[in-house]
Amino acid sequence: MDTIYALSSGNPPAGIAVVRVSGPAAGYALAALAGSLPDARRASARKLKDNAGNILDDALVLWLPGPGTATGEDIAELHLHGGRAVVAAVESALGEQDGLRRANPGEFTRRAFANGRIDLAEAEGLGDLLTAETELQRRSAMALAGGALSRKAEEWRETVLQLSAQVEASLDFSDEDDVAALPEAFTTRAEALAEELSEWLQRPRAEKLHEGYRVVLAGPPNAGKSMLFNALLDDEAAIVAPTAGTTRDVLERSVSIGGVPFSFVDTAGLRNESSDAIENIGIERARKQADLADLVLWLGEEGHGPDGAWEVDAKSDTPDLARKKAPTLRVSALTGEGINLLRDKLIQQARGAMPAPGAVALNARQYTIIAEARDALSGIGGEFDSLLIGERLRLCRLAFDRLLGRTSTENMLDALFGRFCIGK
Ligand SMILES: Nc1nc2c(ncn2[C@@H]2O[C@H](COP(=O)(O)OP(=O)(O)OP(=O)(O)O)[C@@H](O)[C@H]2O)c(=O)[nH]1
Ligand SMILES: [K+]
Ligand SMILES: [Mg+2]
Repeated sequence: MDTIYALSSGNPPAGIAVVRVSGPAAGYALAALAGSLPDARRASARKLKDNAGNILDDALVLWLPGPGTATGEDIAELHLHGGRAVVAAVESALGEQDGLRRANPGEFTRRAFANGRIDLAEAEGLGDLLTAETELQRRSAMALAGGALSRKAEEWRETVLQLSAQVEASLDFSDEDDVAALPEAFTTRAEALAEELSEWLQRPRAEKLHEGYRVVLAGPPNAGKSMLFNALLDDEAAIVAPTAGTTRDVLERSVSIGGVPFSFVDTAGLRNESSDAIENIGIERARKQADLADLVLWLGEEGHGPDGAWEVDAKSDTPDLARKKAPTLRVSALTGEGINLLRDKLIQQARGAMPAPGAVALNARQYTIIAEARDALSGIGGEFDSLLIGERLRLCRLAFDRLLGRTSTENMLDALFGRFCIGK
């Protein structure tokens, strides 16, 4: 097994740079650089030297013998002055040592997984935590990384094992494969588990959390879509002009408002026929966007927007326009009237469609697996063949094993850990 090393803190220059070394030769490497092996689990100040005895840096070093470490292996941590050349010199001195090489992306975490320090769902949570940009994303990732789903999966797995035992027991007392004698409690319990899994499957998904709540601004040309888009983003992202047909393509921006991830989409003004081929393409795209939206803000004539759209009475500072009778909102992107209120309403609406703060949101992999387990269980009470019942329970248990990564393919692990950064 190679010993790996990498800069685990951000890009230099920085105040401090943390280089991590993990593997069987970590202690040897640390002793070589620091002169001797420092006390375990205590921060020690050491001068790091290369083979020729040149001082590389005054560093704070940590010696963490395995297996009770993040990776489950021996770990050395070097807290260096965060200069580019300092880091390069120390990395080069490490690279010269036998059995040491640079870590691949996510390799520390992958070793933690391989050594049973974390399971697959927790590893996924760590990956999410690294990419979290909003408060809602952070809290959900923390829950996953902290084992909230893993504990559930263990509990479900245990229930399935007990159900299997009940089937076995009922078989022992009859000579036939027929298990009509299965206790009623079996069916009740199996169906309750299927029910619980269904409930998890209905929760808002992790994708929503990553992509953001999608708000599409739509309406006729010159309705003020682009100006409102800019006002909501608080950024001059879109071109605003008095010419009808200014926006021709779809413009999309992600932003966090009130800790909630949003994706705002500005579109070309909708009119029935335009003589301009390019504008027509933009209009077609705008219609498609409205279909993909979580919410459409409709800036056009009342009642003409798509189903479920919010009627926005834009340009409220211009008194001469025909006012909507009962607009959800009256706003002016020019004066700012109503913008904060609109933002608040959007936050409220989006929160309802997002995972609850701190709740685990299933990603595509987890969703598929839990759906398989649920399908294997539902209707199991109507089954009378003990072999089929046993098979359904087996499928269910295998699904939970996969959820936790007890059975996982190299390809799948490559894909997961490959999205981590180097040094994690
Ligand atoms: N008075 C006032 N003018 C506005 C307001 N919002 C937009 N306008 C003006 O209305 C015109 C059209 O605004 P845009 O934001 O480009 O309208 P749009 O709906 O994006 O137009 P297209 O992209 O062409 O479909 C511009 O001249 C803006 O300055 C507003 O709240 N008040
Ligand atoms: K315009
Ligand atoms: Mg526009």
